[in-house]
Amino acid sequence: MVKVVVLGAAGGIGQPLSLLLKTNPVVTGLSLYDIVNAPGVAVDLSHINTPAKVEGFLPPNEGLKQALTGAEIVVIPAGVPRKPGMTRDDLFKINAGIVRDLATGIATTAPKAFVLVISNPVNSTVPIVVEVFKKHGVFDPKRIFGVTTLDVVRASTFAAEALQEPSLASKLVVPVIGGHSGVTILPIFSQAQPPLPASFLENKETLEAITHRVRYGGDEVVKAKDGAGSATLSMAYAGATFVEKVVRAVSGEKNIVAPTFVYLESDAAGGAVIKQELGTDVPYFSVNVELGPSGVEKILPIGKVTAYEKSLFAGALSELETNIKTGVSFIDGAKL
Ligand SMILES: NC(=O)C1=CN([C@@H]2O[C@H](COP(=O)(O)OP(=O)(O)OC[C@H]3O[C@@H](n4cnc5c(N)ncnc54)[C@H](O)[C@@H]3O)[C@@H](O)[C@H]2O)C=CC1
Ligand SMILES: O=C([O-])CC(=O)C(=O)O
Repeated sequence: MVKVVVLGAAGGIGQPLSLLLKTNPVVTGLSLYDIVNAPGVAVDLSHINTPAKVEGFLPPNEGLKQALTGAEIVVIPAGVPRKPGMTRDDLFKINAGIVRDLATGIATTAPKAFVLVISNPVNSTVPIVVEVFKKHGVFDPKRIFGVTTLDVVRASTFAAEALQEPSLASKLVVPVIGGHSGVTILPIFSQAQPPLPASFLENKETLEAITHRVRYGGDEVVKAKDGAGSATLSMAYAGATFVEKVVRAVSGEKNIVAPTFVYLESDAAGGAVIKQELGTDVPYFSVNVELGPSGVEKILPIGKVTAYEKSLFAGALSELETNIKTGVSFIDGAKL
């Protein structure tokens, strides 16, 4: 029995994500919470003939508490999306408070749950969740994840497209490390599995163009939606993929590797190795991690990168440090 809670379940991401979770037989309980329409979405989904029991909750009458009771996995896509001309950081003003309040609810009602943060700006909202959990004395670095799966999904798609091999997209895995915004997104095409041809990796123009496309893939969608929001369907797919990996790991399956934005301060899990590789003390980074029944079992090393990939690290790290500080200082000193 795995109970998954979606906070922000009536939104552009929340609805298709909840649909994908409902259709996945590994999910046996689905609890939906939003400030609007969550009970309606829940009743709609509850008619689908799969095992998951679906319930929906609104804020009054301790709806958040009820939604979170018994939660094992909590996914947070609550918050406002971008409009053209905005950066993810522009969302901080509104989303920081939303994420803080939801994190407080989780810390008090389901402190052992795995928390998967989708709400932007991820580079700052994950530190907010961590600081809230620290304040409540329930922080476990193995259980809080920033969802960066969409960057990895995009990297495979765009590389397969550039190679004119559509069937490669679902087989290709390209590590994407760093953070989840613009220059902090670092696709490592040299480590793709199966390996990409030298003609691709050694063509500077192709490589720069595709790296840029992965870094700014979110903007491509924001522009195309023209004021109606940002990526929702591809994000729901990416989010559901990540949730499934967590569920399988929790259920005891071995060798499950997922990319995610994690706290590096837990040396036992391998965070110190990443800091050594980066040559800096950055407290969070998105990398591949091995998942197990208690969450992040091992943070996997970045490994060998090319000179071009390495040349992008400095810009990513300085932006990331700023984003992380913004999140931490939002909670530091605040009364919760
Ligand atoms: N991590 C990633 O890769 C991605 C992250 N995002 C981010 O996900 C977030 C959500 O995007 P969309 O679903 O498109 O937005 P949306 O506006 O369609 O949906 C957001 C939902 O959150 C709900 N909400 C607002 N305040 C809430 C609260 N206090 N408690 C519970 N629910 C609340 C709203 O009622 C709405 O239903 C945005 O911040 C967006 O930037 C979007 C795409 C990719
Ligand atoms: O671009 C945005 O605002 C939404 C997002 O994070 C993405 O699509 O990667």
